[in-house]
Amino acid sequence: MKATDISSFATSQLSLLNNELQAELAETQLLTSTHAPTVLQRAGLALLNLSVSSQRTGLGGKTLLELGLDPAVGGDGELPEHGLRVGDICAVAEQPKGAERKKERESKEKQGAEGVLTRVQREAVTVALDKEEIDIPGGKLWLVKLANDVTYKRLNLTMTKLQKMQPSEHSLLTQVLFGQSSPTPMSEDDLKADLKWSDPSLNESQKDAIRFALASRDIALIHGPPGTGKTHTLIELILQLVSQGQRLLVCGPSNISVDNIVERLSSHKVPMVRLGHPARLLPGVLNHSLEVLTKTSEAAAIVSDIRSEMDAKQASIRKTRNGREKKGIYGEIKELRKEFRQREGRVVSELLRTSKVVLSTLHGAGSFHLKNEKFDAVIVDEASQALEAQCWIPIIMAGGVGKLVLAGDHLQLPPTIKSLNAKPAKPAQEPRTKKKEEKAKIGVLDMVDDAEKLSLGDKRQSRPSKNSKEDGTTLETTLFDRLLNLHGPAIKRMLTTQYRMHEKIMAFPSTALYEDKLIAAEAVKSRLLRDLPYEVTDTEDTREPVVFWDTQGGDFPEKTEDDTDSGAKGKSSLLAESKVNENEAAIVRMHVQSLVTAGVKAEDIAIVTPYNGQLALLSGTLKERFPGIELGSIDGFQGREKEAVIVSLVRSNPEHEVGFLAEKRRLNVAMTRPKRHLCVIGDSETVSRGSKFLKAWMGFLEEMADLRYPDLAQLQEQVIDEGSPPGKFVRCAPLQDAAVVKGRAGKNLDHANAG
Ligand SMILES: Nc1ncnc2c1ncn2[C@@H]1O[C@H](COP(=O)(O)OP(=O)(O)OP(=O)(O)O)[C@@H](O)[C@H]1O
Repeated sequence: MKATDISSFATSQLSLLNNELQAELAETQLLTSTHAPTVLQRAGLALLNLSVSSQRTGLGGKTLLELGLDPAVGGDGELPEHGLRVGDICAVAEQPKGAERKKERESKEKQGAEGVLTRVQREAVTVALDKEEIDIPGGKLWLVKLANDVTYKRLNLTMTKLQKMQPSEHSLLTQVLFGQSSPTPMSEDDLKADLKWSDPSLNESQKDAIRFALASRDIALIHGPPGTGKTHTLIELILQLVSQGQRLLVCGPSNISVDNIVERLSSHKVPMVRLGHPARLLPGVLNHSLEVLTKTSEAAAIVSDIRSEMDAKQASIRKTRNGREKKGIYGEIKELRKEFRQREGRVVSELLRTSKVVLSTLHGAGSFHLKNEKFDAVIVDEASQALEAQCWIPIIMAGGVGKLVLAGDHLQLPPTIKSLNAKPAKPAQEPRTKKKEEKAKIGVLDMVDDAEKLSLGDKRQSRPSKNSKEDGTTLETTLFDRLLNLHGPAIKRMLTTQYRMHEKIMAFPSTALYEDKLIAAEAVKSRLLRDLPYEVTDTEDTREPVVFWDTQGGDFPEKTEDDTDSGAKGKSSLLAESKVNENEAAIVRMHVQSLVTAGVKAEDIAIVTPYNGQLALLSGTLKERFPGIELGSIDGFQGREKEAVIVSLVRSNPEHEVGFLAEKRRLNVAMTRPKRHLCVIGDSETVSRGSKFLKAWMGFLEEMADLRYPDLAQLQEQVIDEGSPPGKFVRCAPLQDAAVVKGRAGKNLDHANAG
């Protein structure tokens, strides 16, 4: 264990965070100044042809502008696909005309208004404007995303506090977190304690992890590989801690991670409150939100009295013509507002005081509401998805916490860091975790207040950069990782039974990453697509848990986006450098078609790929042909699962370059999403040269998967649409078995193709 100097750690974090902020500012500025609005819209960063559909006053007296497509534009009124999310900072301005020069456009932008997106629906977005009174121009408007420094400001504040702390102010927990003290040894009795479980179905590894976290005096890590019930375990841990009389602050990097816990806790009648803007919360958790409780709890009556008095005064103003009288009423309202705020403050404090569990995002834990609150323990879910500085917000801001429990999986992807890359890339699909579909359906998208905000598909590429300091500190090193390195595996417990994957799908990640410890739960270990609870025909695909289409041999070459005609026109650096593999895309379509023909529902199938270029290519035809199918970047699919997942690896080149595939945590995410069927499409010759891990994976697939070699000639014959550009497959037709050459041994494709 090597102790770290706390102040210098904070100093280097501050400098890394500043690089990150500069990268964000530079990127947004570069994007908005060098690209036409139409290009920005295509990249998901702007919306054009809008007009105001309603305007009202919202929380804190802010003007809420609801913007929808201008009726003159026609169409079904649905906004085009975009990557704008609640919490984004945006500008609303008069839309520049096509031929308008940059200067004129900039002057219009200056006259526009800035605000925060508070609601995102299919047909409209709502912006809370920063200024109370603004003049919205009458013509068509556009909305463009601006750089957001709110997150950085809070991270900065937190690290500055840590930096300035005197050694005497460091709590025991802080000392342990920096290796200046060892974790307090746990009592054997505690580790074996016979507890009364509220959920009797917990498995042994889950119970063990809970006992361990309860016995810990300072830190405990719960390592939850994919599908092992990490959140499930945390719920029981929270209930146990509460029953011991402890008060908890429970956080996650995203709103969805927090809502997930609130929902599961709500049936247990624990006094709890969820901090955060109601627009960002799932409807099911609203009843626990501070905002709603302040209006509905018993104590809230004293606030509502005064609110109605204020409303009455407001109404009387409108009836009064006399200026002096008006002024008098304004004065009274001002007094009432003061009183209102004080009473509201008291209600909030009372609600917080009586809550045994307070839940918020890591960012939200910096809220002024928690300034004087004390907690016995902080629990962080999805901790390996959070920047270390984010984890310090609840630790520092929420008073001298005794114990910290982190749950996560450091073998899946860490948060994305922008300063790793100089060049901008197209935003990935909306990263959706578990409940995100639900939010999307109801139009409430997740807030972008923290790690998620940094998540931009292709960006996560490992390049040497400003992102690391000489002392080895990087932003990408999560607290979870750092603590494991600092104190070793004795501070963690791993959950080992997984409830997602067929055992054959689980086999490789278990061996290669999880010390062979994963066990597939009885209910899932042999589930196949043909056993789905609806009619699915037994075919060579629906009875196979793992299929590998090996494209080796050079007939399935990758291309850089720049070389393709798909993105050439109007294409900007937004998609540049991304890779596509058109022939591989044809196999994807063929495989989807054969699953669907067998009866598998499109909504039970997902396609993931590390490259946005490939994603764009695939989305074009598949979404239309198979409504309900999901396509996403691997990074965006973390936390999700599907019955069938097709992974398009894209890379195939004589140089054996593997780019993003070199990151084994990314591959781990990709291969652990499916429940019943994993189909990998890739060039084993290129991929296996990328790393030891990739070599082992290709070896495993060749040995254990249902190995298939695609027959290019036949594939083209079947899927090329007449008149479409050569090399582009736009129509998807089912391939007959003859086109599929199956084999296990042969590396010789000529031989295989001859079949
Ligand atoms: N002891 C258990 N018995 C039966 N099912 C369980 C058990 N623990 C977890 N599960 C189930 O496993 C699934 C995954 O659980 P949960 O969502 O808590 O996992 P997670 O580890 O947080 O997920 P992720 O892999 O996405 O991080 C859920 O459907 C849950 O009901």
